[in-house]
Amino acid sequence: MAGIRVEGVARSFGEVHAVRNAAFEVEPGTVAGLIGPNGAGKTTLLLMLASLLAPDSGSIRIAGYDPVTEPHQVRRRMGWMPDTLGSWPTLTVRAALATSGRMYGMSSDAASDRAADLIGLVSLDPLADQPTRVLSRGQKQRLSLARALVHDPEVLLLDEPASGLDPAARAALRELVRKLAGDGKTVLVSSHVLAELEEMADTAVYLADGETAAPDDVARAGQAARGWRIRSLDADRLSAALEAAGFGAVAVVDRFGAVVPFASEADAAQMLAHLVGVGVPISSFAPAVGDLEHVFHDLNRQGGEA
Ligand SMILES: Nc1ncnc2c1ncn2[C@@H]1O[C@H](COP(=O)(O)OP(=O)(O)OP(=O)(O)O)[C@@H](O)[C@H]1O
Repeated sequence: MAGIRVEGVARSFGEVHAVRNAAFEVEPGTVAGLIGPNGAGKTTLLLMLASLLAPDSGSIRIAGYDPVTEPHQVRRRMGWMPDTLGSWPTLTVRAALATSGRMYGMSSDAASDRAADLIGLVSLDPLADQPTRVLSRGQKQRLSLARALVHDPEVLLLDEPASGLDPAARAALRELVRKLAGDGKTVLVSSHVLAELEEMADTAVYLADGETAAPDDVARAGQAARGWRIRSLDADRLSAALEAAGFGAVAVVDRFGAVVPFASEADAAQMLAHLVGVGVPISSFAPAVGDLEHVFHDLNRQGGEA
């Protein structure tokens, strides 16, 4: 299969079980978020997928190839954006990208053309002929992404790509990642900033304590009760209406409105209709956190209870 396939993968460093049991698939044309708290094993897992670290056990396929036994095939088809850019500080942005292209076997002309295209793609035009050491952290992130794309890979592995980016650059990154998936590429993006992944990812791989969550647990967590944030132009009327509807004890009211738990979207919709019906001027009614964050917190709760 093209895309990414991971089965029963584990990797320890001495006594530390960084990844205990990772299993998931990402189909071509899909952006998957790799989500987990600090120390969950995200970078260790990505390094194994990128053929830079051998697993102790389990099986990995990147675009159909095994990073352990076929690292060259994998590297030809996979782009890797590490969370810190180790680059050649004295080379210009253009030269760094052209050099990367040459390392993938491109002719000098093809590598220069590719460098020029990528500089435009990640909006580094004004800095193209500056040495990479003068770049800010966010600009280095963009160069790192461009480098990962040099050989037009089928599979992209991005480790915290948005860290250090300002809001405009984050939006541009999101758009670029969506476009790459639209072109049929498989993208795995790690982050612990869930809001950032929320708008970018089609699907998610949840990693906690070195283990990926089972699909059934993810589905169950997605259906669990969640908080909805309700805002009104008249906060007192909203509080009174929630109280009268029997939600006085569970609603959390603050200066941003009220957060009320509903077991399902249908229950939330019913309450919205009720509030509007009794004349509360509602200005906003939406889940208090995004889908990924909701599942993430619920999975962590299930883990804690186990
Ligand atoms: N080379 C190493 N030697 C020893 N322990 C390591 C090594 N690399 C990672 N670890 C440990 O493995 C665990 C997982 O680390 P990893 O960097 O994969 O987590 P992460 O999910 O990427 O974390 P973060 O979100 O903080 O970047 C941590 O406990 C870490 O200390």
